[in-house]
Amino acid sequence: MKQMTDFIEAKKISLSFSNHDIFSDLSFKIFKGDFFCLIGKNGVGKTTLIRTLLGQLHESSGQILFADQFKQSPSFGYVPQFRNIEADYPLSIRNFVSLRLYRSLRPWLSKSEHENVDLALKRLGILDIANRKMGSASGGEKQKAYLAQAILYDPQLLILDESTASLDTVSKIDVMNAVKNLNDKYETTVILISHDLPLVEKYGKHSLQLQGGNRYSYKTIH
Ligand SMILES: Nc1ncnc2c1ncn2[C@@H]1O[C@H](COP(=O)(O)OP(=O)(O)OP(=O)(O)O)[C@@H](O)[C@H]1O
Repeated sequence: MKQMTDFIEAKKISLSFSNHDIFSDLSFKIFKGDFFCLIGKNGVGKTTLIRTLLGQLHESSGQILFADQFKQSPSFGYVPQFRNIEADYPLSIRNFVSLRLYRSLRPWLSKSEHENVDLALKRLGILDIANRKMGSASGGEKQKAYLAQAILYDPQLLILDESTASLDTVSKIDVMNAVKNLNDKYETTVILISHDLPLVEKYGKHSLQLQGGNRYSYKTIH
């Protein structure tokens, strides 16, 4: 019989590369609406663990259970470290966010695509500055535009991979408050990969610290 879980559950999962155990016997849950923080030193296996959860690495053993609503693995939006955009970049914030939708030869967006863009801008709190040039926006506003792109298709998971690491303190708080709003108001399930422990303590609901091999600690924060 197929085993069920509420959202994502890892049961005794292990993975090694060339006989080196990256993680072993790791068990934890990610809940719907969770703010799940993944922490640990450089090279300990954070990205590898996320790729395993998303079904991108098939070398792992153990079980990963998903809620019934997922087809094979959860859909996700991914936001990496902040990539700056030159001051003379010509597109508005709205057009920059829309870029993600131009996948076909059709050079315009449908009404519902326009609505989706506006909804994503609204959810990130940048609808009122959507006509401003992306190049002249602050670091925090630009990163929120990247976040809006990541949530356009309403993913089941939003993965932030050191997304605030290179932002100044004001922009970092600005972006994290926008993410908290997505999590609080729209039940967006967030995975935050971070080295910033104060940030994890402030915003996280659960944390998983990888320490190598079978050593890890799982904690409820709030
Ligand atoms: N496809 C692969 N083949 C062999 N080794 C790999 C592969 N992918 C990752 N590794 C190794 O696995 C270990 C964990 O890498 P990973 O990128 O998951 O760490 P991380 O915790 O995300 O690091 P960082 O904080 O620097 O991003 C590293 O030693 C890395 O070199």
